[in-house]
Amino acid sequence: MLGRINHIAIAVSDLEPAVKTYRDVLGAEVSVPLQLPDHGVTVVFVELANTKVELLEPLGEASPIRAFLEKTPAGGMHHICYEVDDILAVRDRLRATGARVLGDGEPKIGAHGKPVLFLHPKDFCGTLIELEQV
Ligand SMILES: CC[C@@H](C(=O)O)C(=O)SCCNC(=O)CCNC(=O)[C@H](O)C(C)(C)COP(=O)(O)OP(=O)(O)OC[C@H]1O[C@@H](n2cnc3c(N)ncnc32)[C@H](O)[C@@H]1OP(=O)(O)O
Ligand SMILES: [Co+2]
Repeated sequence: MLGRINHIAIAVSDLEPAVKTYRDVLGAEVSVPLQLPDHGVTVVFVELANTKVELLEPLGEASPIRAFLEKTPAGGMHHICYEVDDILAVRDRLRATGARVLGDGEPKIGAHGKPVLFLHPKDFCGTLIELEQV
């Protein structure tokens, strides 16, 4: 069901020092910030040879990463994104096992312009999972 790891996301309260850490300390290539009001986040991508790291900062009061950052103010790993071929087929197969698909269960367009869905962390070893159709 799962393809490649598309990205690993790290939530931070302030994007600027996080960008400096990845760009200036770790020497990585970092994209320009992109605001995604539909997702309640501002995002940059750290481009690596085999995958990407997504740095997320809350955007708006209802941001889904605010509660996470209240518990982990220094920031932390927020989710892992797996690529899938057919997101609706995977959603329906997972739902049939009892797994909780977050939101209204309909894919939204994610940071790469592709459909994405999130799965509840309590159903997947304590890790929030994002699925992205490629
Ligand atoms: C950039 C766009 C896009 C992309 O294309 O890549 C993105 O990545 S957007 C990223 C942000 N969007 C989301 O995270 C959407 C999905 N998330 C949610 O719907 C919610 O955040 C949530 C996962 C359902 C949690 O929300 P909520 O129930 O309101 O928070 P709680 O604090 O009550 O959490 C309940 C329970 O789950 C634990 N938890 C929460 N978040 C995580 C997490 N990221 N990883 C692991 N565990 C998590 C939380 O600790 C609570 O546990 P208990 O305290 O034991 O009850
Ligand atoms: Co993501």
